[in-house]
Amino acid sequence: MFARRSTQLVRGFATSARAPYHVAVLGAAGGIGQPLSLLLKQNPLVTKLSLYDVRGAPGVAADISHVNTASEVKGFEKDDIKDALTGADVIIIPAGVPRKPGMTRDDLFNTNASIVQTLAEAAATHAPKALIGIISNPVNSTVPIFAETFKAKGVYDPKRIFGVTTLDVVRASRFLGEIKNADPKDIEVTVVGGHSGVTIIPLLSQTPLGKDVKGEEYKKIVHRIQFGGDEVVQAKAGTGSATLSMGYAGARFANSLLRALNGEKGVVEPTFVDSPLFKDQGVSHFSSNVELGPNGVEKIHELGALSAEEEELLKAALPELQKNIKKGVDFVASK
Ligand SMILES: NC(=O)C1=CN([C@@H]2O[C@H](COP(=O)(O)OP(=O)(O)OC[C@H]3O[C@@H](n4cnc5c(N)ncnc54)[C@H](O)[C@@H]3O)[C@@H](O)[C@H]2O)C=CC1
Ligand SMILES: O=C([O-])CC(=O)C(=O)O
Repeated sequence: MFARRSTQLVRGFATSARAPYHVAVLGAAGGIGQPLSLLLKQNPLVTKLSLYDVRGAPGVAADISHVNTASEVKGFEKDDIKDALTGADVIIIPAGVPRKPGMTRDDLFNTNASIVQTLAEAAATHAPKALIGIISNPVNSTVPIFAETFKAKGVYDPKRIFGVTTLDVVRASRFLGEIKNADPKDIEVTVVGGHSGVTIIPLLSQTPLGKDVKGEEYKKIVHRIQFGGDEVVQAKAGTGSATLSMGYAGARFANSLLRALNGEKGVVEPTFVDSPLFKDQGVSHFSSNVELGPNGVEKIHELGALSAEEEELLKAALPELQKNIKKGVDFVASK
């Protein structure tokens, strides 16, 4: 289902000692939530799917529940979040408003910060041990909001909270495949940093097909990876942002968490986590390749050798990341 990772899914499942995992999706009736939930219904590692939204989730759940795979699907809305979260092993969160043309992801902060904080409080109360993937934008700020809320509730475990940056990785592989006339399934590009504009840093020099991309072509593909979200926002002309590709990317990330929970070794995804890599420069969260395990983060990989261009991209990203993270931390402190 997820390019080269699909055989690993089958392998992970075949060797499974304990397969039944309960996944909760918060924001399940939205543009991302619906295709994401549909893909999760097809995942053999999921046996229970709880779909929560402030509105509409019971209808989405009734619809998806007719798909003939073994998992049980239930919908929850309004105040029913406790029942949706209790017992969840994995929680994926695409709740919140999307962009319209002319907006940055940061422009979503005022609306989405309080939505994410409310959901973080519920998760801290009802499922503090779950592995949690946050899709809601701006990811560079919503992940720190989640972390600070968990700290305030005394249940913070930095290994269990993830910002989902998988769409950047998916795009990088697709866009490089396009210019190289190659199948994206054979191309993995590590993308590090954060999830907005200049904070998105593709490490093309570390990819066989990427390292000889130079000059104008290099500038163009880096820009396309950094601002791929804008392409979709423009094309949707006011009706939203990426939903289907994000549903795919979110399902791939959830699958990686589930494979790791299921005991598979060597599952690696770039994801935005509480990270030591740039803490000395005031950046508490950073996305890099992360090895996943049954308790979440197993090992945070270093960035490896960077080209001169990538060093420049990193230099531009760090102050922006610091600002975005501080905004999230300050938001929770001000409550
Ligand atoms: N991390 C990433 O790579 C990406 C992130 N996004 C972000 O994902 C978010 C969702 O996007 P879409 O699905 O397109 O938006 P949407 O508006 O279609 O769906 C959002 C859903 O969240 C629900 N919701 C609002 N408040 C809620 C709450 N307190 N609890 C539960 N559900 C709540 C809404 O009822 C709606 O069904 C946006 O913030 C968007 O910017 C979008 C694409 C990629
Ligand atoms: O661009 C947006 O607002 C949605 C998003 O995060 C993406 O598509 O990468």
